[in-house]
Amino acid sequence: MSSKVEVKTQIEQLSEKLHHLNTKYYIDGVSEVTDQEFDQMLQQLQQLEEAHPEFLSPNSPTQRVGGAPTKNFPTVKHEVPMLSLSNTYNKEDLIEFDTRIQKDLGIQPEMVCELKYDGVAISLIYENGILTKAVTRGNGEEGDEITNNAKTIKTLPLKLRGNFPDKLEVRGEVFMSKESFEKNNEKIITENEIRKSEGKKEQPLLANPRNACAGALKQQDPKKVAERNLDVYIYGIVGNYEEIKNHFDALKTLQSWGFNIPNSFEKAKNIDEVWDFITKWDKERFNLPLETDGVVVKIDQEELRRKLGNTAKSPRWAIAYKYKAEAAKTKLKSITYQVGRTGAITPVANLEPVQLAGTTVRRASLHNANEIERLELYNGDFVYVEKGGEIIPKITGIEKSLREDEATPVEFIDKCPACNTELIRIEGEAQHYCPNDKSCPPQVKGRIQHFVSRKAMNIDSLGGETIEQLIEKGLISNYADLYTLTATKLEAMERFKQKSIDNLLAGVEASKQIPYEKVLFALGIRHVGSTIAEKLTEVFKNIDALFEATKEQIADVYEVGERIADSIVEFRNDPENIELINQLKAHQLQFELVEKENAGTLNDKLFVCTGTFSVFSRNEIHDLIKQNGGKVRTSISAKIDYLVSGEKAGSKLKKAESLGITVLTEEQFGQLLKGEND
Ligand SMILES: NC(=O)c1ccc[n+]([C@@H]2O[C@H](COP(=O)([O-])OP(=O)(O)OC[C@H]3O[C@@H](n4cnc5c(N)ncnc54)[C@H](O)[C@@H]3O)[C@@H](O)[C@H]2O)c1
Ligand SMILES: [Zn+2]
Repeated sequence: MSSKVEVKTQIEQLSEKLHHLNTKYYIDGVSEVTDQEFDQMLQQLQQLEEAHPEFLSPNSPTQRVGGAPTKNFPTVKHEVPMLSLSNTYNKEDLIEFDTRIQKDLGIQPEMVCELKYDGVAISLIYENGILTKAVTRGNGEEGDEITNNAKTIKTLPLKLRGNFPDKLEVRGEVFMSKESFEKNNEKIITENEIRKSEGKKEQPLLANPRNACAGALKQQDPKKVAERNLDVYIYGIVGNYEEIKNHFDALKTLQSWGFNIPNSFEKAKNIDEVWDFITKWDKERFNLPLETDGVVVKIDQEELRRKLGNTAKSPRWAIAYKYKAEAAKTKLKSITYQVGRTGAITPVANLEPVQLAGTTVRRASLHNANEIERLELYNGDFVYVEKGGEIIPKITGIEKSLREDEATPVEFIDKCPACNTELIRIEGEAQHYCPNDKSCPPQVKGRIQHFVSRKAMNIDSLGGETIEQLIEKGLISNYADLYTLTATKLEAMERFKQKSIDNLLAGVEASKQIPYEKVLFALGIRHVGSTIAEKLTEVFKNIDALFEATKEQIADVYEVGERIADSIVEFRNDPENIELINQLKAHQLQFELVEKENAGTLNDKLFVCTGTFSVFSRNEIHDLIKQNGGKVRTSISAKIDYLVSGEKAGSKLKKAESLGITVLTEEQFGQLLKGEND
């Protein structure tokens, strides 16, 4: 029997871990563990909470849908919450679901089986047959209004046909087909060739269709969304309609109004028929144009659904059966140890190439020493690999019967593979670190790379090779040095054209406007990701407040916790870091939160942007305008205050000039933001 205190700690730790995984999954599109592992942890938490209801927090991951609305789109409250689905990976739970339903209803209800489409949930509102609103699930209560993005989905009807109700809400899944996913990645590869030749940073490949779809929908520019070529399947109608009494008919009716619904859905009279459907699609699903990760079983009759109702997180009248990830067996050839920007050492297994779910697998992540121990991995072992959400698969097990007699256990390295410094391991953490953060080359480079990355300072004229060369030439040894670069200094760079020099300097200059929350993220404090950085800046509105706060005050910030607080304290206790920050302050980077309400530099002024820009993208300019209290318009009229004009501006520029509207270059726009124009 574990004590109350132990249970409480366990619940807290599990919650923290699950919050973290949710953020990674929904915001960053990264799966650090497989879905099955995630679901096991969630189930474990649920069981603990059930046994100890006094420790159940309303914010527990068991009580909330995993996502969150973002700041980039208008937030819209759902009239009916968009819930998650309870899920299972085994037949027993499915039978248990059926038994419970029969007990609650007193009859064997008919069910409908649908494939579980792996994409992003969306709510669609039609008024008089016209699509008026598309909203993401967000946290289930409220989501992002992304109507213009949704309108680019060719399989989404903008106008309905037939006998539809005046007001209609349907829900479905936006997805990227496997074919579009491949094509989009091919396009990125081609574009990267060009970017590379221009000395620009390469774009990362899309990791998987679901994550790529989520990323596409978050774009500010609908044109970019259109390029990604998304699709949608509808899976339900919201609300009560006289004529529609069950789900099967609802799907048929929705099809007749013009909604895209694949014909794979079927009625099932009992759980055996459900199981037949599941077995049939287990293999068949790989021939479908999209990724599916299971089957959704729903009670058919609307009236019975109402009787069963919902839990906080999911309807009681439905369950998702999830297919286990596909596995393959192969041989471990060797292990490479990678050094990250925070000095964390990640072991990666090099494998005998093997086919898995349609791709060739050569490497698998091993995460850390615990993982190697947990697996009891020996050199030369035959291992099972599975694909989670990511391109890089995981080792999930070992075929010990094939182990050679003289095989030896894998021993984790004790010296940094890059700088030979003795590795350390912080108590309570799984990761080994190289403590030589000042001169371990991959750390020095990694920190600068992180600093300039898109979600941080967004200096995208600075690619990995350029950073390497800047370090080699002694021009920089940390990120603050970027602000000391000059055209003259950059002449020392090889294969570096005037244009690259201009771009680099302009990018560095522009980064001085990047808001505090991104600067804080850019600093590269261990465990402080972009979401955590945002949360911190909301409470500690400038860096001094954060650095003067007690460890407890920091840990108290929602979703932050002790581990992160410790790491912030460690960071600020290092005088060299303080010196770096002082330098950045001297270069006028933003170290203070600009609050939205009084961010009125641009004070309701109306802006139009035209032409192509070199420092910012069009979207970024739009963002900056909105963040600073201005408004973006698309066409020129006498009411417009400013036209921000890039290269190759055409008719809009002429019209603005004829109307006497102030025309700003990109630089002048930057100055306006700083308040230098008034
Ligand atoms: N690996 C990780 O780190 C990690 C982290 C967080 C979440 N996850 C995974 O995500 C799951 C939770 O995500 P979720 O809350 O979005 O639940 P879910 O995706 O498992 O199920 C709910 C969603 O299914 C979708 N869906 C697809 N086809 C459907 C159909 N035919 N009918 C009805 N709905 C359909 C809907 O969009 C609905 O919102 C977890 O169970 C876990 O597997 C993984
Ligand atoms: Zn090192």
